[in-house]
Amino acid sequence: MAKKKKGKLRANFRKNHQSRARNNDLTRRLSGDAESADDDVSRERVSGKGGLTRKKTIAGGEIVEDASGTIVLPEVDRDACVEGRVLRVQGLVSTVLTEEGRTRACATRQLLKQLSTELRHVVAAGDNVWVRPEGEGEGIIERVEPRHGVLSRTSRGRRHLIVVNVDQVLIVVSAAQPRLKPNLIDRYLVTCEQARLSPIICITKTDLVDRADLMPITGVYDQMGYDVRLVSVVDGQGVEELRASLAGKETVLTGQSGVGKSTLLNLLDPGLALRVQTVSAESEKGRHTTTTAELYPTADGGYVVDTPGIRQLQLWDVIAEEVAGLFRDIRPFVSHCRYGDCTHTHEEFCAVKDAVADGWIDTRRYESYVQIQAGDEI
Ligand SMILES: Nc1nc2c(ncn2[C@@H]2O[C@H](COP(=O)(O)OP(=O)(O)OP(=O)(O)O)[C@@H](O)[C@H]2O)c(=O)[nH]1
Ligand SMILES: [Zn+2]
Repeated sequence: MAKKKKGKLRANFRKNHQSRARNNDLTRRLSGDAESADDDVSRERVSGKGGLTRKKTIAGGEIVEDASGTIVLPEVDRDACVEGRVLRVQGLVSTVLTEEGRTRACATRQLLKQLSTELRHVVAAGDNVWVRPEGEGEGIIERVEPRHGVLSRTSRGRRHLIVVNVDQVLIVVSAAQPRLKPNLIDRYLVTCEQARLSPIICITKTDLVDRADLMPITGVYDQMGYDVRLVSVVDGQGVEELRASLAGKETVLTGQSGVGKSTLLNLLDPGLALRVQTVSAESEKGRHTTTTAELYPTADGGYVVDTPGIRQLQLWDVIAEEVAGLFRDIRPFVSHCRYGDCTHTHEEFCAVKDAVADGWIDTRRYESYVQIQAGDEI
């Protein structure tokens, strides 16, 4: 890779990091670390699903810090509202599946919107919300509940939520057509580790290869405690087990074009109206169809999240120094390096490199690490 390009990627890594620090400052300010006389009515700590949140009551509601930052929970008239789940957000309209068993096209309450300029994305795909119904198929989102399992990216200094309240990520790669790229699995895993989402590594199209050939690769992930599945829609391998793993869970789908995501979803749940595309034979690359994150309710009570515009998760907010800690197999050795700022590449007395030489860390995984921390593309 050219030096110049690498320098630019590193600069991006830094920029993201700095903007994250700024966002934290904003969070602190808004959640009450900076005192403000008129709204300091009461403060308490509450335990939410995503961990500790700080709560502070203001006129008409409370400010809560959840996994995605700071949000406002205004008081709502519960009798006049229905609960629901945001399936997708398109511009100012959120499509909400409500407890009535129907979808409503919803606008967002003015108070939430005013705050959105500073706090960003007041409503995101996956949000649990309170809706005041309007007419047959419309409504106003009055309140957004605290979030856990947040997938986000920072761009131009602002954090954008891709989807929230996620349980797991289904990393879909194919055994062939397109060829298996373990380094890509490693990248997705880094994203999952950083977002603290549990991954399922799903290798599709196993009917196209000799399955024994996959064992050296799957064995490495198995050993690290990752959940690895071999799947084929042609002979049905692994399909039932995968269906069971997705039941009742909210699962984000990620994978290159053409690896078989849509085909798999249609088989898992024929109700999922996802379009199956044919891979162009020459390029082994398909095309993207839509652009927004969308939740698809499945027959067994779960949701599959497809993000067609960004069907591949990326290392949006990962900085170089953070990468080693996000590799499960490298992490345990890091603290034994001689130099505190060891990058585990060119330094002497590096415990990570020793562990590679001694066979404790898989060489291919180490090479993946080197590429990722250098900001190289695959
Ligand atoms: N042999 C074999 N072919 C498969 C399997 N799963 C999917 N395919 C084929 O792979 C091609 C691509 O599948 P898709 O489901 O469109 O892939 P995708 O990941 O949704 O692609 P994008 O929509 O571009 O992101 C189709 O021609 C499928 O028939 C499998 O298990 N075995
Ligand atoms: Zn080192």
